[in-house]
Amino acid sequence: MTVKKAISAQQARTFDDYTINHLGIPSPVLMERAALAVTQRLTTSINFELTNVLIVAGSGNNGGDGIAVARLLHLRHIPVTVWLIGNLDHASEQLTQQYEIAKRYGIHVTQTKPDQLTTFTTVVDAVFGVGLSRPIAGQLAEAVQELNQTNLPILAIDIPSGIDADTGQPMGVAIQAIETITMSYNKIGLTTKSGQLYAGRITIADIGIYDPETIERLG
Ligand SMILES: NC(=O)C1=CN([C@@H]2O[C@H](COP(=O)(O)OP(=O)(O)OC[C@H]3O[C@@H](n4cnc5c(N)ncnc54)[C@H](O)[C@@H]3O)[C@@H](O)[C@H]2O)[C@H](O)CC1
Ligand SMILES: [K+]
Repeated sequence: MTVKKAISAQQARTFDDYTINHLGIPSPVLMERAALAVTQRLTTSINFELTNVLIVAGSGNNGGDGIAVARLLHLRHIPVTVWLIGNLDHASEQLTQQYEIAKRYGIHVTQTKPDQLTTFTTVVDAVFGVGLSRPIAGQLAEAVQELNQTNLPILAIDIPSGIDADTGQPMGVAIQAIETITMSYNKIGLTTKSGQLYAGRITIADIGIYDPETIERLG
């Protein structure tokens, strides 16, 4: 079995873009496959008690993944709340789309911090993925620290929020996850000691995004 390489944030974006804009796989399809993989991990890993799940979503496609996970859990009658921590004014198109869909399902989505974070049994970190571009500050940083202080098991989507995908270093603050499910390929930052400390157990989800060279070799 060939061990797949680890890739950079730029490669992740390039492979995503190639899959969507050259091969023609719609971005929502990739997001749904990511959400299915995260839900599968949540429902099979011994680390996550699903009595009351909190999804913390940023304003980009990492957040979109998280809201799609909320929908899949909701359909399994798992109690789930989405804390939309990102700024909706800067939301990506897919975040907005997932948000509108979640509301139609009657899923509890709130933009204010839930009162008692410790009433939740599992947290899904969908704040930032490979789009993190500067240190986390202000209310976002406070929220990350508060989530860490709950000592609740956290599953990070793609990358523990706050971790630089290329260096593994925390940018200001970072989510301390018990597990991380990263899309398509491991990330270079998650092969470093720092990255592994924040990521916990790493699983790689095949969601249909591959290095263009891999696709061209198939032909
Ligand atoms: N391409 C696809 O369809 C798929 C993407 N996946 C997931 O998408 C994320 C990458 O999403 P992106 O929208 O590029 O960025 P993020 O969601 O990681 O970041 C959100 C947004 O936040 C802004 N930002 C960056 N740094 C900061 C900061 N320090 N403070 C505040 N705001 C910040 C910036 O504008 C970003 O755009 C990827 O990780 C996957 O989770 C699917 O999984 C696969 C398909
Ligand atoms: K994340």
